[in-house]
Amino acid sequence: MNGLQDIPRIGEKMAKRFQEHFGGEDRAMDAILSGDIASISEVEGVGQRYAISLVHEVRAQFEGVSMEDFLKTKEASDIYERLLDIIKQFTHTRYAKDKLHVYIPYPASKKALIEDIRKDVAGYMRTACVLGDNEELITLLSNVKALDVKCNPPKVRSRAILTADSKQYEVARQMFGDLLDVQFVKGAGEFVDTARGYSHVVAADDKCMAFDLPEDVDPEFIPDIRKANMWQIVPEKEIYFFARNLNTLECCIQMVEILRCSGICSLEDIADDDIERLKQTLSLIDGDGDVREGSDNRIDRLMMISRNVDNCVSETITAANVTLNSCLEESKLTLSGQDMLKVMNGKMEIKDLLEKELFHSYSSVIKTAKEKIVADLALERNELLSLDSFFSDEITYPLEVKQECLYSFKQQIVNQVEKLKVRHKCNIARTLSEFHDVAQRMVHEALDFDVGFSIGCFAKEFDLHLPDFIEGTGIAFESASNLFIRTRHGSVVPIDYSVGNTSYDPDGNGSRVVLLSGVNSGGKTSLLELVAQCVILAHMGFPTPAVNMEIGLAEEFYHFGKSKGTLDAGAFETTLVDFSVVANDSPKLVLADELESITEPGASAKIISGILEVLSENDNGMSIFVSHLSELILENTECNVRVDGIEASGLDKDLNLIVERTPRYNYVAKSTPELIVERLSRKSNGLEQDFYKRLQKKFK
Ligand SMILES: Nc1ncnc2c1ncn2[C@@H]1O[C@H](COP(=O)(O)OP(=O)(O)OP(=O)(O)O)[C@@H](O)[C@H]1O
Repeated sequence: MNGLQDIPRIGEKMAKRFQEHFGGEDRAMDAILSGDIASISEVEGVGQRYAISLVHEVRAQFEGVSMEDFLKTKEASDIYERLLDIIKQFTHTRYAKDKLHVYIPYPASKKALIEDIRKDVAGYMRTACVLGDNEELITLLSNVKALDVKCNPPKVRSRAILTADSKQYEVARQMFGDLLDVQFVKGAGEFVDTARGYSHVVAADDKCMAFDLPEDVDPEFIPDIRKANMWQIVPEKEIYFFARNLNTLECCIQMVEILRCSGICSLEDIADDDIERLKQTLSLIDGDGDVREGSDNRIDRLMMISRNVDNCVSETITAANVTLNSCLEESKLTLSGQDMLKVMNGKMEIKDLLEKELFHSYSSVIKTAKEKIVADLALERNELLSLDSFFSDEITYPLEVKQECLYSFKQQIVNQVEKLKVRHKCNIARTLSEFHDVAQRMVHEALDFDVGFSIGCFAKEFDLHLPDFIEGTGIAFESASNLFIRTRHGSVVPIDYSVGNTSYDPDGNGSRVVLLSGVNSGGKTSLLELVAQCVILAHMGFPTPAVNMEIGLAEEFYHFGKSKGTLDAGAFETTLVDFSVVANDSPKLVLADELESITEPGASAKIISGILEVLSENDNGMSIFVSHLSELILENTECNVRVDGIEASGLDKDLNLIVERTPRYNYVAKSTPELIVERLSRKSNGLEQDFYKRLQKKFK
């Protein structure tokens, strides 16, 4: 498989959508081959079902086997799905939830595959024992999201590349034009005018270096733009990927630390120091790709000035005007005769006299105002000059700030911030550019860790164990509990059972064909379900819900659920057709639940005995048939069929059946429907009770 269109069901149109979604064919192929169902589901026009079947199909081609090769009936597939649903409850990420679908049961002929998975699963189980209760790890894992790899940063508007060289201009436009303004300038004058429109500019050729530039134009010189790195010119581009995935990456780093501390391998080839360096570098940026507050004191101070300068100045001016006002109210001017003469002779202006009188108060108010601004904004020596220009030297009332000076001060701060941030971002981007692959691997590992961890936690929660594989045909378990009942009711009575050639075989006959008889509601269907769960999980390479278990792997698994009881000819015929498929000699496991309801009891018994005969002729086949007609079936067959029974001994004080859930071997248990009738009768009263009592009499 070389490309997307080699995959069945992916045509030209769909291939294009995959490429767009994953940002390239290789990435799309990786997602499909690695079973990243969650990401595939997000491709336009692809739902989760399609994604699952696509992944299954591709894997089937590689492995030469599909799920349907083993799970031969709808009921068998349903039990597999229900098992997956239980395991999914232990996942922490959507990725893991979806990816669990890549685990399927394999037939015996793929034992090597099953063994490989068992090895991995044994590791997952060990990990879950160590870390299954680690709340910190679980919280981190829940915060890990699939990487957003498509992200492109928004165009940077505050900076530009200027060049007077047409070749450099073309190159710069191609390399950076989507991310930054690139401007062609004809000479120094145009350079200065254009540069003043940006907070920071890159001068991209040596001609620019020869320009005589004013003090306020301070470009960064790059003699040959072709040799520049992305992190140097648009560090935002490199940083953006990390910023968009910041939370996930920070969680992954902490996860790696926890795993390493617990002695669990994680990203083996990456040194602790490198992980630490990535962690430190990420701590310098925020989720928008900006320099995180607290990572550079100079930037923080300038940002604080930028944020507060307007408020600070306006509050200071209000306070200064109050002081000035009271000064004015208290001020009086007494003219000496000499002064009067000077004014009359035109040697002195009355304005000068007034200014002289008020100057002291005015300058003291201005001084206090400036001191307050300096203190509140923590201004530094080089910024004081700008502050001086805020206020007029001439006395004015009310006191006002010169808006153009305030604006230019603010612009100066913004430009300084931009310059510092660019320098800072370049350093960050240069470091991060080394970690692009590491980051991707780290997140993939974390997500895949969740897949295995959920399997391990599932095993831990239900105390599952890997079964022993035996040669030949048979299945046996000790203390096995039905997972569906456990998840529904919390507790379950454990069961021991053996069919076929196992070391738990009760009589040494190695009976491979068994009829399970017994009391209504005794747990026959549940036992069959339990066998199905154990069979499917064992063939997946997963642990099973039994303390001890042996199983001979089979090639095919058939589970026929209880018929809905329709006696019409169509249903009967369909069931026979369904069963006809078991008539071959491949190693198979067949479970069937109360097949008798497809037609009247006499005929059913004959049909079932016929089917059992066919199955018993297959030395590699094993079957358990639940039936209330075991005696009738035995009458109709010559073949070696063992009958086991689940028996009830009565009702307890709460009117529950007292049942021995573990079947008795070689024992025909009665259906004892009279116990159910008795229960109903004791639970009811009046007319209803009379009805049940009448039925009860029939059993006496
Ligand atoms: N091992 C067990 N531990 C606890 N509860 C069980 C167990 N096995 C079965 N049950 C409960 O007993 C009830 C009846 O079980 P089930 O339907 O399997 O019986 P059945 O023998 O198939 O009944 P019927 O003959 O009426 O079809 C179910 O509610 C099930 O949850």
